[in-house]
Amino acid sequence: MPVPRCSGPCGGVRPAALRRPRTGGAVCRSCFCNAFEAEVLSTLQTGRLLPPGAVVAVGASGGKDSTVLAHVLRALDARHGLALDLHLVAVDEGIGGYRDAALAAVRRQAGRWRLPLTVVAYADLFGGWTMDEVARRAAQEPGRARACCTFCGVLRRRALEEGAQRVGATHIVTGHNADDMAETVLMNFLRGDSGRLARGGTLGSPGEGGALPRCRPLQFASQKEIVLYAHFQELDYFSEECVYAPEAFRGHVRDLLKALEAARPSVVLDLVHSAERLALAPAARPPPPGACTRCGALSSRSLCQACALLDGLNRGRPRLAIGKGRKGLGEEGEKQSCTSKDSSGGPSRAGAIQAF
Ligand SMILES: Nc1ncnc2c1ncn2[C@@H]1O[C@H](COP(=O)(O)OP(=O)(O)OP(=O)(O)O)[C@@H](O)[C@H]1O
Repeated sequence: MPVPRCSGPCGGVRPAALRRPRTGGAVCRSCFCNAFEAEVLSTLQTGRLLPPGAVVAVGASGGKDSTVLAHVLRALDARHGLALDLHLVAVDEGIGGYRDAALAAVRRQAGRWRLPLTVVAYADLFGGWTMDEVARRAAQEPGRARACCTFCGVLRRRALEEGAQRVGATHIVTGHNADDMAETVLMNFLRGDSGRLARGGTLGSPGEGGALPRCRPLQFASQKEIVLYAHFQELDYFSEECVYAPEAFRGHVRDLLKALEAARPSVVLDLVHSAERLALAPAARPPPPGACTRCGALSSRSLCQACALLDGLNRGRPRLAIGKGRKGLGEEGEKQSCTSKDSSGGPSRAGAIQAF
């Protein structure tokens, strides 16, 4: 079959290199990358996510999403004069055989892009607890092993905030993509978590209670397109799965979403957009949050999630922190790590590419 010409803005000067998952159009590499970047710019501008002069902490995991995010922000900053001061902030959760290799990728990126890098470690921030220690402790509690992602996600959120504050950031950005967001919407539905469901549709959080504003500029970019973009830009990233990922409920939700996507390709973006339009009925709204009595972070209980988890761990009773009755501490409240990498339907990187 002859390779079609590009149907993008180049006007067919070049042969098409792929069929865009998002639109189905046959486009060349250059038109695809330009369109991808323009869509991220539109997300930034429409949501007024990063004002000129913003000091931006990019949550850098070394994975494809945050790698693409940092690369695109650099490119947009240079091309459109966004006046962003970009910093990479990486969290070392202390996951042997996983995070060390991912951090090595982040260090290479920081060197190549000449971006300042700050690494914050759970062990330093949380009284010696590493994720491996937490997992060992959780494994002693029947049925608790799969709660690792809950612990990790809650603590990572806190650690990223700490790292960002250290570099004087005014904003935090993370690489959550449309697939991540759709999974989260579905998970919240399945758990009946209406509060999170109503909050989850926004492009980020405004930064209440002293916390920095957070946003997700790749929220409307599909995983497939992110993998394609990384491939065409020849980005160096880490694509192994977290050792604790197989335990996570999110994996089942992801499988369900893949099955739905096969029947209805627009299902991922449909879910993301439907979440944007959800609002809680006044009677269902939780009371306004106050401050954690221990660390001062915004919290709807006397102890915030991170302090409650650490409290439970330090008392040798992790069940206290994550058991039933503590609504809001469901597994992987937001999209946290512990993901199957490149679950775009095929093997990592080029394996997911629909190239001609
Ligand atoms: N260890 C970490 N240090 C800093 N930021 C992190 C870390 N882990 C996750 N993040 C941030 O949270 C986002 C979502 O992470 P998660 O691992 O859940 O998803 P992912 O789809 O695998 O993303 P990525 O491909 O960037 O690893 C990442 O894109 C990144 O911005």
